[in-house]
Amino acid sequence: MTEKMMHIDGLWTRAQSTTTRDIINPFDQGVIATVSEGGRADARDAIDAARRAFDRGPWSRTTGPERGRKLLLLADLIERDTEELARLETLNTGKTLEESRWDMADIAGIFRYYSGLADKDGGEVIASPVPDSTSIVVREPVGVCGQISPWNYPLLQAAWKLAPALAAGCTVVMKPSEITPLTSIKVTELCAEAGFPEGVVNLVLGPGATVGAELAENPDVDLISFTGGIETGKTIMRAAAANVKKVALELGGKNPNIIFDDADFDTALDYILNGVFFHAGQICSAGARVMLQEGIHDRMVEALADRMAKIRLGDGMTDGTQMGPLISAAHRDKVESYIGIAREEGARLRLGGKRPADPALANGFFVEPTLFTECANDMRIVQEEVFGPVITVERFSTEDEALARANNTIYGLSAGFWTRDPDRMRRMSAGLRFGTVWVNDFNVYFTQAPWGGYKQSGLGRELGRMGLEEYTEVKHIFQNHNARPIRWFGV
Ligand SMILES: NC(=O)c1ccc[n+]([C@@H]2O[C@H](COP(=O)([O-])OP(=O)(O)OC[C@H]3O[C@@H](n4cnc5c(N)ncnc54)[C@H](O)[C@@H]3O)[C@@H](O)[C@H]2O)c1
Ligand SMILES: C[N+](C)(C)CC=O
Repeated sequence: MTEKMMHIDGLWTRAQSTTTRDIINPFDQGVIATVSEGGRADARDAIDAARRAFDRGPWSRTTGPERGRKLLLLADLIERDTEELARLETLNTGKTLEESRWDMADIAGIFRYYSGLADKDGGEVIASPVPDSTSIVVREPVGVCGQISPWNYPLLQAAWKLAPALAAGCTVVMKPSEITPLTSIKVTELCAEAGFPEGVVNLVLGPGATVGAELAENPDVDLISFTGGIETGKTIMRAAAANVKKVALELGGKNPNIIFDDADFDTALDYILNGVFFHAGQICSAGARVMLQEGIHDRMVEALADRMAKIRLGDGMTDGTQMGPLISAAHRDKVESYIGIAREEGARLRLGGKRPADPALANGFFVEPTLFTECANDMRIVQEEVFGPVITVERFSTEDEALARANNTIYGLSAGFWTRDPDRMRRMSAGLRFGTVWVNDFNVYFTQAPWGGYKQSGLGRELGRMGLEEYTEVKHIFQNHNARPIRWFGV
């Protein structure tokens, strides 16, 4: 199998150590590619290339309209190769092809959106209190950006970082998850085809502990943008603190989906399923904490169990599959250990909790859709991110109780609730301490609106205008048109 390589300073490059890694299909454990496995030295080369490209230009000094045109071309190339990208994503992650196709359409749209924003910022003129002066505020590219992404939405999460960074005029070193690099490699090829100058888009493959750590620590990186787990996020923050590097963090979530008695029952039921079982629950915003008001609790639990039992598990590449495998054996171990913890804590297992018996699924990292009821707010299965196809159900009686329970978490990524009462919609929207609140919906995100977490779910925002601002520095330029000595220190 031909080795897929890294991209440093405009060249396709093997790891200096010559180490490689096999990339595995989580549905059958087949090897789908072999890639270079970089290390710190490769990361340093990529950072140096990005530094030179930023400091010398031309990309960092191009006009907004020029940058916009290049991003638009990249969006067109992504659209041209969308089917190839979607297939790669499904082979590498196990998610259904339909989900991957949706992701790729979204990704092309992200590059289009930021191509449109690249020339929209005209700065700001300040009303200066000093006579005969001009005071303006401009935004400039922040510089060299390290961009570390996770395995669950490999290209989508990379695109949330790459598109605004390029629109702002930054240079980047991308580091995808070591287990899901294939679509990032493909998009780097498309960046080369689009003609981004050498050193602007660099790609280093390899583990977080070496390549990722170098990006977080290296003083030549001006901003580190990270999407991944909370503990890794803390490590990156500590590393970045050594040189007061700017940090953007998109971390985990434990997201309540609250169903009041007056909700539209069938729609809420449908969205509980959509909220959890896309990509087998491996979504930062998965609504795995289902909270049911006592009037509909029993009926909803029955309906959920019935619908969950019918979810079709299988190969993401096969038509009709509704849920694929987990990403790896190690991750399945983690999910299974949480199922064990929940049982020990006294949660009632209503459905699933085990691997499927179907021999056709035996080589995949599957866990059945799992439903726990009678869950208490302080159980670990309720408080910690499981990142698998597992729902916990908590019962509540009043709105105040629902709000207090929902907010009782270290996370603050997203929350949703279902009701027909307009006053409750207003009260709950104001009271929920989460970066995104869905009213009568769940798991909606789009390019135009900011995304990010309250509390320990992160720092900063991606997407929307704010997603572009993350990649800029603000400069105040003050010009005195009539400077005269003020003689403070005598004549
Ligand atoms: N908030 C969001 O928008 C969002 C989106 C997707 C995923 N996530 C979160 O991502 C997590 C799942 O992803 P994961 O398991 O890949 O996360 P992870 O933290 O294990 O890894 C994420 C990335 O960080 C790298 N990394 C690991 N250790 C590192 C270190 N010491 N220094 C620098 N980089 C390091 C990894 O190689 C990978 O590229 C979940 O917690 C999920 O909620 C959040
Ligand atoms: C942010 N999102 C929902 C696309 C992926 C989270 O894992």
